[in-house]
Amino acid sequence: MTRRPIVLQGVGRLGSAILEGWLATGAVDPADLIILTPSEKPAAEAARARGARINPPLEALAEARAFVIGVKPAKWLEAAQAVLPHLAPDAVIVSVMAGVRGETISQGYAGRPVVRVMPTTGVAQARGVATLWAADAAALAVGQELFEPIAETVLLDDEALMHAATAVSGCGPAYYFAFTRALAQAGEAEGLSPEAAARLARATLRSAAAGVEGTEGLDALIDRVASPGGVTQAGLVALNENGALDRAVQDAVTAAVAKSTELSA
Ligand SMILES: NC(=O)C1=CN([C@@H]2O[C@H](COP(=O)(O)OP(=O)(O)OC[C@H]3O[C@@H](n4cnc5c(N)ncnc54)[C@H](OP(=O)(O)O)[C@@H]3O)[C@@H](O)[C@H]2O)C=CC1
Ligand SMILES: O=C(O)[C@@H]1CCC=N1
Repeated sequence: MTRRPIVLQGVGRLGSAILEGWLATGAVDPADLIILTPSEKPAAEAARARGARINPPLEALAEARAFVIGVKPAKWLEAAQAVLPHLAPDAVIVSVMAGVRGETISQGYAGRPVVRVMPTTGVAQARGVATLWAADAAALAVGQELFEPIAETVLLDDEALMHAATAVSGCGPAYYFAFTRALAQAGEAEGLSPEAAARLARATLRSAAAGVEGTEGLDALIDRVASPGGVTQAGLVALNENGALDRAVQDAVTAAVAKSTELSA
């Protein structure tokens, strides 16, 4: 018996990462994949080489059991118009879009069930985090099936919290990369070569990430590094002088929540 295909619409930054994660883990058999992309993408070509169909005649969507929207929030409705007449009536719509509400997406897809997923780009290495919300249990199960092999999953029962999950987690890798870049720049300012500073900052991010693999609390992890009266403590006091770090992070999350909320209007 042939399996019903999964459709991925959009192979940009996140779509590529999802595809890479599926190919690396075998979570989705490439032979079961239909990829819709206006332009040639390396990840799509890698999937094609393993049996995926790229931009087949749209009649092929009649068999799809899941349809993953990987386009930008400003593009999804226009992109929906083209596929809607061909899409299986019971296909589950899996949206990774920031902001856009499940009900709005369901309306755009003629009432099909929707699961919203907010992943990080770490899905490419099967080390992502994905927040999931769905009003429909069967749709949620499809989201879990597609993302659990490539991400740690967090389920929300209140869609409104997807804004916060997006601001903390979906955007979060960029915050850590920005901090790492600032750390490298500071190292350079203290005399390290650009190469040494970049290597130290990046490797330290990986090293710190290894520290959170376990269950030890964040305060305890900080204490492990910061000897009383020592060098780290001096750095930490400067870093969060008058709550500057806490405030900067709060401002970033608040601004991202506001932008996500704007997209849902
Ligand atoms: N980047 C991230 O870390 C995260 C992104 N998201 C969400 O993922 C979605 C995509 O974001 P991102 O990958 O960053 O954006 P990109 O712009 O990198 O990717 C969007 C892709 O959609 C493609 N596209 C546009 N129109 C169509 C269409 N009609 N059919 C098929 N494909 C189409 C574009 O193709 P082309 O390149 O040929 O123009 C482009 O590659 C957004 O909704 C975003 O909110 C969610 C979590 C994290
Ligand atoms: O920047 C964005 O809009 C998307 C959503 C979360 C991460 N990237």
